[in-house]
Amino acid sequence: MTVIVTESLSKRYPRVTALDRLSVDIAPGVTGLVGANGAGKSTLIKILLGLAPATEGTAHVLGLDVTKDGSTIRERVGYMPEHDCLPPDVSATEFVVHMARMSGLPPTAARERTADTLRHVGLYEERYRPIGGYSTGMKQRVKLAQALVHDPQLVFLDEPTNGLDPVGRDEMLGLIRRVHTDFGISVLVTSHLLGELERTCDHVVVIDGGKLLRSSATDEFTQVTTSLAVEVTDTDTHPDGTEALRAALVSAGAAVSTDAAGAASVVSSGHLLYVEAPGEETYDLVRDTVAGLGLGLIRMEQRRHRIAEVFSTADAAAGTPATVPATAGAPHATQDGGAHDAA
Ligand SMILES: Nc1ncnc2c1ncn2[C@@H]1O[C@H](COP(=O)(O)OP(=O)(O)OP(=O)(O)O)[C@@H](O)[C@H]1O
Repeated sequence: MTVIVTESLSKRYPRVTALDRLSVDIAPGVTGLVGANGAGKSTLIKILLGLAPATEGTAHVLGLDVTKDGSTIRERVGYMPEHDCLPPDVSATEFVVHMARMSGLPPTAARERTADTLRHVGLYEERYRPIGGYSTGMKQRVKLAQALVHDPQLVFLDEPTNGLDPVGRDEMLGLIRRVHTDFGISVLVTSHLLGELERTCDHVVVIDGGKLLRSSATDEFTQVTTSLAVEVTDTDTHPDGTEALRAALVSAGAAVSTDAAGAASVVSSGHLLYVEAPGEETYDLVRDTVAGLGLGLIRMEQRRHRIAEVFSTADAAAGTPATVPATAGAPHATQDGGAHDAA
């Protein structure tokens, strides 16, 4: 039993191959679709919904052919688009009822399902306020609710954690998991962060430059080296909190670093520090160092390496036939800056 099958699916635009002979076979459950920006995730979703034609290859969703059965697919599949597309002047209730009616639910059922769905996504209290005053997290929940309101068998969630802070991300990931456990709805969720999908998904599909890099059960990913992303506040004593923490960790890090090459294991990127975390003691070290400096800890979360690094390591270890293109994980030279997103 599969919910999505594609065979040698390609989508070529005049200057870009967005999908390149992609063959995947996705079972019921929660599946993550991971790829850098421009990897082809949104393109795949549009083809699977029957909204954009493929250049070649075939795709079936819930056993239905995307070229012939697009409208039936859209009745049975919910879709949460990536970008903010909500009308600011109406309330969550009005909007979600409207979407329920658009999917064919009669008025009473639409109202009941809307109330249930908004309660499920945690928006019950605010449901009569205009969406324009909502936080990003609340807007993402409205988008999730409208994807679920017609009780689909499958939902496509395009970057649902985009723009959320760490707490908001965790809450959204928990909600997504419950969409499957509470309602039995299968989920295809995209992200450019492998780490967050690993926690949520049964299965992860990784694409890069429109090609399949890897498709496997989540627990097969867990052996991969991890690093910690740490973000701290600045204080009067430490006007550059990130640098203060970096320096303190580097001096303490000599003791904890197990880096085989003996290289410094703390690198800084903007306001984020990436700390190699071979074991749990690194978490304690970071926490204690942050506290010792009197900084505020904004986030400390497990991070994966860039997808290309993860998969070149994982593939070598697992001996899978997936190949890693030389450009894997690199920003797409051909990316058009997102102008297509409005389409
Ligand atoms: N309508 C279009 N016309 C031309 N090129 C397009 C169009 N839609 C997408 N592309 C290109 O196809 C490639 C894949 O885009 P896609 O939106 O599927 O990527 P993505 O993985 O969803 O990334 P993002 O999260 O940034 O949207 C990109 O190089 C993009 O510029």
